[in-house]
Amino acid sequence: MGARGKLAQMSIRNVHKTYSIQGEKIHALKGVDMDIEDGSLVCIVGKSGCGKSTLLKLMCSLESKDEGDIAFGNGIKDLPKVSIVFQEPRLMPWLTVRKNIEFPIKGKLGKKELEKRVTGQLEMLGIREFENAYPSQVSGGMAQRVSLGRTLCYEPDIILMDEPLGALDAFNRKKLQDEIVSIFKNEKKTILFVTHDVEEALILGQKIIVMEEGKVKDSLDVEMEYPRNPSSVEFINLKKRILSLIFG
Ligand SMILES: Nc1ncnc2c1ncn2[C@@H]1O[C@H](COP(=O)(O)OP(=O)(O)OP(=O)(O)O)[C@@H](O)[C@H]1O
Repeated sequence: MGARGKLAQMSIRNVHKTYSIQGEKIHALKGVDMDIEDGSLVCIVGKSGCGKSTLLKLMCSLESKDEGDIAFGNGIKDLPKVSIVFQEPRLMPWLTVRKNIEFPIKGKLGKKELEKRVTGQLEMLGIREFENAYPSQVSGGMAQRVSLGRTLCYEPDIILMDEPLGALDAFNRKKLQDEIVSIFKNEKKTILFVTHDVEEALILGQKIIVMEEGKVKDSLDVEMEYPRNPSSVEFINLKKRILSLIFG
């Protein structure tokens, strides 16, 4: 158990969210309840439109909820730092890779400390040799690494990831999945990862939450050791179980 203890880092109770399009109400979240443990990697899966992205947006205050509670019970006084990574890297095209990564902490650290932190991220993500390139000069996989580096540089307590690997080819996707597992293991972050891909959820998650029509349908603990083997019987059986929860 870490210094902060094994408290529920995030506790979500009866959260509702309704959007309105030309007078028509869309009930995106219909009473979501979930607990996210401190230092856990949790994946959220479910059919398109079930409310996964909406939930992440509420967690980092990009949207406001209509009803319910989102509480952080991490044993530290201040609110935790929450950061989100989207499917598209959302980099600033006029800044180099290094400048994009340092952007959220620029002015908050001394020059040397800033340089050290950014260099550490560039090295960890294998993009040091591209530090002076602009976003238009790097591949999609590298751009997503830059986006991840920018998030990690900010040293958030909680990282929300909304389909961050969804636009990548199979090779880069696999590589970044491995990197996310090692970031999780080495940096002991709390990560909430939304994906359409059940196999990806099983490669990454310690817990998989299945959502359906704006609610949590089920939640499964995944006990398999990392790195996970998609050909193992346990993996295949869990995959079948989750697919049948999603598609019936
Ligand atoms: N800004 C918005 N305005 C109106 N309706 C919205 C808005 N954002 C989401 N919705 C609606 O809310 C519902 C939930 O959307 P959300 O994006 O959270 O689902 P999702 O599970 O993340 O879907 P996907 O897997 O396709 O990304 C959908 O019916 C969607 O059309």
